[in-house]
Amino acid sequence: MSYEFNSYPDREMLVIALADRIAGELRGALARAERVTMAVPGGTSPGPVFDDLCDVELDWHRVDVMLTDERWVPEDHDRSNTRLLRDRLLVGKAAAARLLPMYLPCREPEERLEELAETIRPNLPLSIVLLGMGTDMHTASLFPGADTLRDALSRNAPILMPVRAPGADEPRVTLTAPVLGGALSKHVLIFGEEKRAALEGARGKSAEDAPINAILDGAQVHWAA
Ligand SMILES: O=C1O[C@H](COP(=O)(O)O)[C@@H](O)[C@H](O)[C@H]1O
Repeated sequence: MSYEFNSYPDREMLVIALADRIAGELRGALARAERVTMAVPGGTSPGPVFDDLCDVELDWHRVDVMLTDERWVPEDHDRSNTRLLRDRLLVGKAAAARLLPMYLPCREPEERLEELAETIRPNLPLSIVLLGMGTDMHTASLFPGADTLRDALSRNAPILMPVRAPGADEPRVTLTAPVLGGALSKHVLIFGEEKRAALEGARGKSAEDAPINAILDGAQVHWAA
C-alpha cells in the first residue's frame, strides 16, 4: 500500500492548495464526462476547504456532491454532516451542484438505506473522494470496533452500510471500503500532530484495527499542524 504525504507550512496554505487541486480535478473530470460525483467528509476539518471551493468557477450544475458518511440525525441538527454541506459547500457558485442525500427522515437508517443506495449506484465509481480521519483511525464512519465494520471492509460490501460504534454518538451510514477505495481520485485531509501520529501508527495494522488503511492505497494525504 502506498500513498503520498503532502505536508504544508500551515492550515491556511493547505486549504488553499487542496481546494485548488480539487477544483482542477473537477474541471478535468468534467472535460471527460457529462456529470461527475464528488464525495466529501463531515466533521470539523473540511469546512475551510468548502469555504474556498464553493466560490470556484466551474460547471457546478454538472457536479453531484455527496457525503462519505452521515450521522443519523435530522438535517437541522448540530451534528448533521448534511447541514455542514448545505451551509459551507453548497453555497455561492457551488449552490448549482446537486446533492445526493445520505439521510432521509426516519428513526433507524436501515428503514431507508436501500433508497439511499439506489440513488448513489448510477454515480459509481466516484470521480473524487475527500476523506477525513479521526485520531482513532476511523475514516468516513468506518470505526474500529463498529458492529458492521468487517462487512463494510469486505470486497463484496454493498454501497452503503449502517454503523453503530462505541466512538460514535448516534447511528450512522457510511459508504463502504470498496466504494471509497474505488474512487478515481482520493484525498485525505488531516490536521494536527495527533492525527499525523495516528496515521503513522496505522502502518502495518489491519483495516479492522485501523480502518484508514482500507482507503489509503493511491491516496494523497494532506497534512498541516
Ligand atoms: O464523524 C466524523 O468524523 C470524521 C473525522 O472528523 P474530524 O472532525 O476529526 O475532522 C469525518 O471524516 C467523518 O466524515 C465524520 O462523520
